[in-house]
Amino acid sequence: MSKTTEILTDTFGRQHNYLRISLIEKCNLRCTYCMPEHGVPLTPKENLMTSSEVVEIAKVFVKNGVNKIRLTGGEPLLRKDFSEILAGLAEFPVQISITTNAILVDRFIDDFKKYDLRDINVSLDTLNPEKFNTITKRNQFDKAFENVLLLIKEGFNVKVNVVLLNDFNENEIINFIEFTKNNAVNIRFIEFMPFSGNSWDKSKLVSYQQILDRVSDKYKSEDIISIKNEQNFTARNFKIKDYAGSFGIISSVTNPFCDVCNRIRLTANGKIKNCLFSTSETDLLTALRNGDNIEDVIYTAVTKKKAVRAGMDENADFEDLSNHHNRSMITIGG
Ligand SMILES: Nc1nc2c(ncn2[C@@H]2O[C@H](COP(=O)(O)OP(=O)(O)OP(=O)(O)O)[C@@H](O)[C@H]2O)c(=O)[nH]1
Ligand SMILES: C[S@@+](CC[C@H](N)C(=O)[O-])C[C@H]1O[C@@H](n2cnc3c(N)ncnc32)[C@H](O)[C@@H]1O
Ligand code: SF4
Ligand code: SF4
Repeated sequence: MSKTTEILTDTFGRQHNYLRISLIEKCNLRCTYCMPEHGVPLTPKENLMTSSEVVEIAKVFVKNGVNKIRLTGGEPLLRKDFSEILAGLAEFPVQISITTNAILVDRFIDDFKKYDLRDINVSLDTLNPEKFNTITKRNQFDKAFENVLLLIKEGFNVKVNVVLLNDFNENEIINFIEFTKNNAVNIRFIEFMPFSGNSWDKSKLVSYQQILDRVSDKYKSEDIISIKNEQNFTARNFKIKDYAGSFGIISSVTNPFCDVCNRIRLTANGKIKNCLFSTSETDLLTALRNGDNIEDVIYTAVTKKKAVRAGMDENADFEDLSNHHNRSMITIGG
């Protein structure tokens, strides 16, 4: 890897042009697969990135080849200075996107349009209000669902993330696909991944193959159309013939896509995570505040990236991931 390429290339030749920035550790929902039951110890405010630090750090990534930034959290729209951050990032030649639980999106439609944030991934795990209450511990289904419809109506590029859990929402797979009949959205079924405090176990996992089996039971094989993978994809996508939308499966557990990984992550307290499952982190915020050359710090972090995520070594079973020490998902941001 050499700096002269101006692209963050790791030792396996993967170029990192996609930066995921977690803006906040807090959330207005409590999804059981993400937020530990008793919450997480929150970083003191003075150790979180300020809006100008987010923009300053992003600028260095952009200079080094990042052309896509996804804002996440916690719930990114809870950040009081969200619009300020968005305005700062909009100055760069990057595609800006967001992953949100949608509860607050109606307040930000004008900002999204003003700063050309068109790609909005929304988490919605069920179409049933009671189940929504169970999984998020908040009685907010109507708000979330109305806002998904609003985003579609306003013409945003909407993907809906559905984490599937056995005996909970796996029986809604077909309902979600039927939602794509008249709505031009991409539904993504996500395999449940293990993180600190989320009580992962294999029996709750609904695998890529199980999802496809459900789809094949319902639709004729000639009506299930496979869509060519996007570059650096997370989801393998399909659509049902003549439906307005599409659906995909993110199989991070049973069939990960590390060979095409182009992602690097920044946590709200300014740590670089070079992989979703990495246990070592690089303290970029302290380096910035110390006046160090953060370009060097970023390159070193990229160089340390492993070929595949932990738990996927040649002889390991994916269950090893559940024993693997990592953060809680809420402080990583997906
Ligand atoms: N294993 C793995 N999973 C990922 C990665 N990026 C995203 N995911 C998972 O994919 C799910 C959806 O993530 P999103 O935040 O919507 O982002 P995305 O899939 O990168 O979205 P696009 O930019 O639209 O492709 C989350 O559960 C993430 O944890 C990754 O690099 N590795
Ligand atoms: C951590 S959330 C942050 C952004 C925002 N609050 C939201 O929910 O969209 C980002 C993504 O991670 C996904 N996620 C959280 N925990 C997960 C887990 N254990 N396995 C798979 N995906 C998970 C969520 O479904 C969401 O799509
Ligand atoms: S998945 Fe998103 S909405 Fe749910 S608890 Fe995690 S951060 Fe909050
Ligand atoms: S698990 Fe790590 S290396 Fe694999 S795709 Fe995700 S972030 Fe990239």
